[in-house]
Amino acid sequence: MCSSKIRASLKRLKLHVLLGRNYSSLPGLIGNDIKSLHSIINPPIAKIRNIGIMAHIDAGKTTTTERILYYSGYTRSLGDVDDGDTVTDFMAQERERGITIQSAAVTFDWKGYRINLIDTPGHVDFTLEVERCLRVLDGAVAVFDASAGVEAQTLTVWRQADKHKVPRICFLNKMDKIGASFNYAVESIREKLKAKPLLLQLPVGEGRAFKGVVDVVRTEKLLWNPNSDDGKDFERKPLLEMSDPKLLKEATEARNALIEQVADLDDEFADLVLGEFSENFDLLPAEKLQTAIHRVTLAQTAVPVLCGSALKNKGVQPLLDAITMYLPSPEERNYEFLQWYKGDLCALAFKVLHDKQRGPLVFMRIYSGMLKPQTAIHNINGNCTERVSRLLLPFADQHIEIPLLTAGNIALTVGLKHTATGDTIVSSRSSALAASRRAKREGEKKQKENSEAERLLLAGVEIPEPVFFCTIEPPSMAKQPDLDHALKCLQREDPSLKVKLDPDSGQTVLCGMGELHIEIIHDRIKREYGLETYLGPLQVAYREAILNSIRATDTLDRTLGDKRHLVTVELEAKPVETSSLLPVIEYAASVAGDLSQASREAFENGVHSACLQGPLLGSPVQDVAVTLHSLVIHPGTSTTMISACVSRCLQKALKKADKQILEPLMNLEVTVSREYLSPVLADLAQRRGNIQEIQSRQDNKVVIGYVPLAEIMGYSTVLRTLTSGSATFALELSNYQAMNPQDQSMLLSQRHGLS
Ligand SMILES: Nc1nc2c(ncn2[C@@H]2O[C@H](COP(=O)(O)OP(=O)(O)OP(=O)(O)O)[C@@H](O)[C@H]2O)c(=O)[nH]1
Repeated sequence: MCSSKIRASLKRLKLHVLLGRNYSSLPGLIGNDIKSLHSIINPPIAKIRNIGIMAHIDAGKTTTTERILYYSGYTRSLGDVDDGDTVTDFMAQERERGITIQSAAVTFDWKGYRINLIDTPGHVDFTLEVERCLRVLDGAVAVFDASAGVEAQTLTVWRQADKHKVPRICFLNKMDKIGASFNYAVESIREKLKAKPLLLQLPVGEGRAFKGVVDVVRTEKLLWNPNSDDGKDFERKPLLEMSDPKLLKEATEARNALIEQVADLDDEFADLVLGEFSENFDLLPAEKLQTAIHRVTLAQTAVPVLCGSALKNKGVQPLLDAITMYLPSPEERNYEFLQWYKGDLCALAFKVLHDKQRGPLVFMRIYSGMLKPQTAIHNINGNCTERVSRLLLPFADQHIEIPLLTAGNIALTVGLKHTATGDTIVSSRSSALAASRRAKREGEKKQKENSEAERLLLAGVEIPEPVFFCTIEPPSMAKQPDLDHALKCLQREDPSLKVKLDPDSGQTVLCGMGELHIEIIHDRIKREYGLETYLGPLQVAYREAILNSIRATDTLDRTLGDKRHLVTVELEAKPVETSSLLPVIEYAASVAGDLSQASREAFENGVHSACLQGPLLGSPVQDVAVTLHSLVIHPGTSTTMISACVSRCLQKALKKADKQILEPLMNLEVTVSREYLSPVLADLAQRRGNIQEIQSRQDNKVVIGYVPLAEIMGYSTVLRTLTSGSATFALELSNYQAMNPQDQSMLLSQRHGLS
């Protein structure tokens, strides 16, 4: 591109401050050293890294991200989560609570690489956010608290990353903390995550004595200047026999072990090592080892491990180097569906944010083709065509307007009114059809029966069923439409939030993933939509199940206007083990052949609506199969009447059956110092807790077990009181389990106002 064109295009680059945080400029983007506009906006794909940071709550993801942004030159001062002024935690609640709720995408450069980094939340209430982001990443950094090793939430996100086959590197953070142990943390990665750690670094000192790291690959030491207050000043020196005999010995042993480990996992490297360097590993060039580590990381047969202290500004620059060196570029990931698009646009909308001025902002990962502003795109899920009005590069709460973006990048679009989280975006309907034809030709055998659109959808994120609910009321009836609007916007952003109407009271009901989730939604409605709402008491989402088979018959005979609707249905409900809220629907041989498609659909709708409200508590019914034995329809009867009759008949059957209530059972992990173990265990016993194991973790005890969700509401306050604030806990839904008869009758009496 000629320089005048570059200048002209640069003028078009505008800086937009969308949510009120100010930065004077973006060094590297509008600086003097710009070589080519194209490489700034659309760097070569081999130089792009789409990376997530994931971990247990409080492991230091946000602090690490802040350091990364600072060292890469995009912020001028170091943010601090404890002071509430970090870039990625830009929502007001995050600043106040010091936790990350919404993932923010941040784009920056490091040594010629473009890094798109997504900061993901650590709290279990927001695991959907993590999963949604993992879906669009090519690699991830798992951050650990080096004094705690693998914690409960790390396991969850690690499993999620396994599911999406995301290559990872591990960063053992908090090496400065008293109790930090490199060996302990590495062991826990090996044992709990069943991963093979590749030790690319060793710490120089631990706890208060932590000074820097040894680069095992290059046998060099990196020491941070203790007088530097931002950690920019550090020196890298080769380890020498004269000055560092002990460290050199340790590093050499670690390097030899690393070489053997990598050779075991990578044949190409094994050939090289055995051929040229079998006599002396010291002669093996670092670059050859790094290339092999990159391959092994990509193959996910092992994980590189680095260490440092984000808070004390040590070890973050080598982490950035490792991200560019070992994690894959978009083209190294093998996305099967790309072949169908042949270079046409294919993107995934992975997050929607609502901006008051600009409306919905949609984050997209572009897999193939390019995205331009002022163009139409086709949404396969919504089967609609929409217009992208503007295209932005996301920089935390700032966004830079750009003229186009190519494959491998993460973009932020303005103007899409219907696109929701998880939608697949292509350039046009005809492009979707062409891709569908190719997919069909290339033998997508198992999906042959699916519709055209389904074949092309990028695998979405499974949305877990909410476990908590409560009513929400606007300050006055006149404000109900405003509340409905706010909830609609929030749902598009956050598919794990469900909103429904209570059919009896007519109240709006919020269903969420946890106490914090609902609290945050309540807060956001107030702050972002200016509505003071009232929440009813938080309730557990129970389910119901039947214990025996029951047959029922029902007839509906109604005349509406001059039309008679008459239908008689006979069906059977029986228990099955699916652990699912979706009823299994079957047709007896006697009716299967005679039913029209419309009657089948009407029957299924009736079954689904009856299963939404069980007879005991009005909770959804799980594990049920429904068989249609007979359906007699008078000519002219509407499908709505058929559904109504089926629903009434099934409810009759459910009422007659023996029934039980199922309650959500949570996996619980409490980390507590020894002195407080007894009161914690005694308290859990009173909460119907079932303790499976008590492990030792450094000076702490880790209590692992199950506890019913109903018993653990408000547990953070109780635990704080019991342990003087020294314990932490993590909760995760395990499954729904049958309540014992005593607990069930107590719950029923409470609900029906008998006690
Ligand atoms: N000692 C020590 N403390 C750290 C380090 N990194 C972070 N912290 C502290 O740990 C706490 C949590 O840090 P965050 O960066 O908010 O952790 P996070 O993982 O982003 O937390 P969530 O967003 O809530 O999941 C804060 O009090 C930090 O100051 C570190 O390297 N050493």
